[in-house]
Parts: sequence; structure tokens; C-alpha cells
Amino acid sequence: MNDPRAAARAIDALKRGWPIAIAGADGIVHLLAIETADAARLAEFDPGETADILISSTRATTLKLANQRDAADPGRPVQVARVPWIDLAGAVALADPAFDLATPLKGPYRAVPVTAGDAASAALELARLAGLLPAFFIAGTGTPEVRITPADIAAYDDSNALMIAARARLPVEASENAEIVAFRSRDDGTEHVALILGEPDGQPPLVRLHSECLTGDVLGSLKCDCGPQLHAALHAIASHWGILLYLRQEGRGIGLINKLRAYSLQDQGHDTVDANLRLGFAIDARDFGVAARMLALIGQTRIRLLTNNPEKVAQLSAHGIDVVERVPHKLPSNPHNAKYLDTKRDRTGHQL
Ligand SMILES: Nc1nc2c(ncn2[C@@H]2O[C@H](COP(=O)(O)OP(=O)(O)OP(=O)(O)O)[C@@H](O)[C@H]2O)c(=O)[nH]1
Ligand SMILES: [Zn+2]
Repeated sequence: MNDPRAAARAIDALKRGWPIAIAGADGIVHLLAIETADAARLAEFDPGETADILISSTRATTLKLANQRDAADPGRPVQVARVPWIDLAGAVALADPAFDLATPLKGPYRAVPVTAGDAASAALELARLAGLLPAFFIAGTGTPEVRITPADIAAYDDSNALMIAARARLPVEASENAEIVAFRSRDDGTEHVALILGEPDGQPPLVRLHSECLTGDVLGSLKCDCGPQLHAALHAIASHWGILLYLRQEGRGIGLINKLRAYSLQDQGHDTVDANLRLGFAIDARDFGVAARMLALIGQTRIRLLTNNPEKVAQLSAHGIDVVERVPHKLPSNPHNAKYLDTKRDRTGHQL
């Protein structure tokens, strides 16, 4: 049986630096997240110093291991053979691109067949859910307390487990006539929020899907357009009626710390797309199915959508929402985010 509780325990264990095991269709892997490992935990996990290292296929490309990837499935994680000089510090340098400039002479590394491909792919997904770098020590044997399956991880990530947890009046700057609705995912505990502004007027509501951006929404970061987009959306919606969904998908779904790692790579000259790839993540890890589910729970499945991102329209439509109109949501650039907006237009299909 799929058990999201097992996935939750595994995420907790990874964050704490405890080992886990994932049993996939093609075998079992024992894992210790490199980011949270320390010397004592590594020695306990791998007394014989024989554990290999598991990284993403995009990280393998940066490390010039691309020609050793699985030709049948180039997106699969890559397992790097451990040699005596790859100690914990060596593994961190292998896993984290932030150190590439400081320690450019790495390797040579050698890829070996992945112990269990399904389980290894699930491991990288679990790292993303935990907000950790997707890189592990990997061994074929061990005695971890937490053992899960790839299906447990899928069950954890299931937006169907969403329910309305609380609702209340919330006068805001954009409109005194507003109601906040809080959702809880039974499985992963994420707390998404909807703000309903104004009164239904018989027309489909104007809807904005806003993904969390602590730096932009709260701190006024000029690196992105999130803060101005958030406030302009609230005012645009308040002038008719509609709904702002505040989705807890920080950093396009890779979490705050990984987004800040991506910013650090951008400081070194990489754009927002390459930074995500170099860290070993998808360009955009968000799943907007959760937004469709929120709209359905509020009872609004025919909407006008405020966005420049065709992917949001496509995913909402695929999840049963009738998007009758896409309303552009373009705001003036500034010297710090102009390149970022160009990248969104040129590389991620934003209609800017
Ligand atoms: N990983 C990563 N996430 C970023 C970066 N800059 C902003 N974000 C996140 O991107 C999300 C906002 O997405 P955007 O791509 O700006 O906009 P969008 O939601 O796709 O499209 P629009 O609806 O047209 O605004 C938020 O979760 C931000 O935290 C970055 O450089 N790297
Ligand atoms: Zn932002």
C-alpha cells in the first residue's frame, strides 16, 4: 500500500542526516543525503568506505560524465564510483556546484551502473521535496529505520488530499471586501491560501496563481518580478472580482535554500534556467494541479487567468479548469531583473 506517512518520515530523516532506504521495482538503495551528512554519520552509514555517490544527470553533464550516462534514459540519475580520495568534503564538492569556481580541478570521476534506477530517480525527487541538494551517498546494503517505495513518494505529492481548513474575512490594502481561505494537504502538510476579493458578479473570476517568493514578496527583492506582480494582481482582481491563490511553491518548487543556491550560481553568471539545471533540478518543478483542486474546492472552475506563463494555462486546463481568457501580467523591468525576464521570454516560453 502507498504510504505518504512513510515518505514524510523519510523527508524528516534526510533533513536530519539520517539514512533511508528506497525499494523500487528493480532493487533497493540505501541512501544518506550528502548535504546533511557529517563525518560520524557517514562512517556509521558506510563503515567500509565503499558507498558510491548518486547525482542528477544534469550535474553529471557539468562534471563531464555525460558520455557515461544511461543512453536508454539520459534523464536518469548517475552513480559515481567512490574512490579513496572522495571523502565527505570531496563528495560535497562533487554534489554542490557552488564550489565549482573555487575547486575547478575535480575528477576524473567514473560512472558505474545505477544500483536500482527507479529507486534512484525517486531519491532525487525526495531530495527536492525535502528542499535538499539532489545528491546522496548510495549503498546496496544497510540498516536504515526508514524504508519507503517510489509509490509512497507519489502518494505524498498528491494534490487530491487537499481540503479547506479555515476561512475568515480579511480586509487587505487592495480591498476591504476580502475573504481568506486556507487549505491543508492531508499528506504533505503544506498550507496553501486563497484570497477571494470582491463579490461574484456573474462573470468568471479573474484568477492569479502566485508561487511563493520570500525574497520578492516580503523583502522587496529586485532580482525577480514577484513582488510587483503580487501587488498588481491583488489590485487588478479587486477592481472586478476574483481569486489570488498563494501557492507554497518557493523557488519554482525547489524550496528557499535551493533557490538561494541558484541565485549564488546566477552571481557567477549563469541564468535562472541553467542555475536550476546545474543544481540538478528541473527548470520548473511546480505542479499546478494543486491550484486546480483549490479552485474546485472554492467552486470556481471557469476562470480568466492573469499570467504570462502558458504552462499555467495548460496545466489548469489538463486538470479540468476552463480558462476562458489569459490576461497578460507584465510589469516594468528594473536593471536587476531585466536579464531574468529576458530569460523567461527566451527560454521558458513566457509571453513577455
Ligand atoms: N529556482 C528559481 N526560482 C525563482 C527564481 N526567480 C524567481 N523564482 C521563483 O519563481 C516563482 C515565480 O515564477 P515566475 O516564473 O516569476 O512566474 P510564473 O509564475 O511562472 O509566470 P507568470 O504567471 O507569468 O508570472 C516563485 O516561486 C519564485 O520564488 C530563480 O532564479 N530560480
Ligand atoms: Zn521572486
